[in-house]
Amino acid sequence: MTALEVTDLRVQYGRGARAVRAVDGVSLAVPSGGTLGLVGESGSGKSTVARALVGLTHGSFQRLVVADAEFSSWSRPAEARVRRHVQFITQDPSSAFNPRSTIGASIAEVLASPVRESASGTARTPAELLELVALDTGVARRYPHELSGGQLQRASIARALAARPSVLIADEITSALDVGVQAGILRLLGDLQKELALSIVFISHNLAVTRHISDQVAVMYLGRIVEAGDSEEVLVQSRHPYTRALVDSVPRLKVGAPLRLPIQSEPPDPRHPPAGCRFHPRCPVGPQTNPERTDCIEHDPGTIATSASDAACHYASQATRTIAAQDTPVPG
Ligand SMILES: Nc1ncnc2c1ncn2[C@@H]1O[C@H](COP(=O)(O)OP(=O)(O)OP(=O)(O)O)[C@@H](O)[C@H]1O
Repeated sequence: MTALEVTDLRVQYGRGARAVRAVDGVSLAVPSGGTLGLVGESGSGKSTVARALVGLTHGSFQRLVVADAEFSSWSRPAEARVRRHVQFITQDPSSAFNPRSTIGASIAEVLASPVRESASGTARTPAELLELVALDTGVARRYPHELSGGQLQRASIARALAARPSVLIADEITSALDVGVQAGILRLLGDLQKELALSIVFISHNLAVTRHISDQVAVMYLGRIVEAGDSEEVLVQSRHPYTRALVDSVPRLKVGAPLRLPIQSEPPDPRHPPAGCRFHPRCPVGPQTNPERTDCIEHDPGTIATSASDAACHYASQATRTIAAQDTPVPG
């Protein structure tokens, strides 16, 4: 079964000279019951992909498959299918709650909604859902501002699960939390995935955490996927120089901090992506250091579908990179 798949997703912000192609032909498939990690620098388009997949941002695509139903454009049936099967959790769990409603009332609202009614399986109560995310059932009587960040994130997961989704899109869900609390949320996500057979899109700045939690990883650069494949393959035996630069930045990372590449230059203006390979002006093995590599300037290596296990680089290497244990500070 295909939990979630999209082909040629495109999202543009603004028009004319100021238009930004934030997502420029992304094709991804979430392994059923598994996790697809989405990584890349700040501004590479990860959140826009997530928001477009749930219809919060308007995008176009060639094909969208949600729980085995296929659509060729956004339509009411496509929206309904997404609302029924896909839930979105963000870095800011308070956005999932009405500050004037108790946590229990907010969860009950989802349980009573048409989305929930069409779901299969036995109904759960707010108390059962809170237990599922390891919160005391008394939390149902509390208001969002009375909970800690970690408790509120657990409550937002409980609220998302009230709809009985088959897919969870988790956008930087641990980046605002302390390391210890992060570890608990990540363990919870893993346990829930096994128990409920959830398929997960895990978006994160943290490569170590992404490697730990994901079966497959897709690396985004300027709106495109530049490398994709098995998580170990991509993050340990990276083929794309951009992925290697990301991996090399890990020791310098503070948990949750934006990625800083060990490359001098700033990312290009997304309104005017470079011709040829979009990474060539910053590439440590591209034409700056190897003038004979004119392909990088003249030919666009395109984008990679997550099903392909490949890198969009004319000189993709198989160089094995071993991330030293001390460089992968997986919380917990
Ligand atoms: N509402 C918006 N209006 C205009 N441009 C936007 C908007 N949201 C995002 N962008 C632009 O789209 C591009 C992709 O942004 P996006 O937030 O999707 O990246 P990201 O990889 O999720 O970054 P981060 O990790 O910082 O969240 C960036 O160039 C960003 O400036």
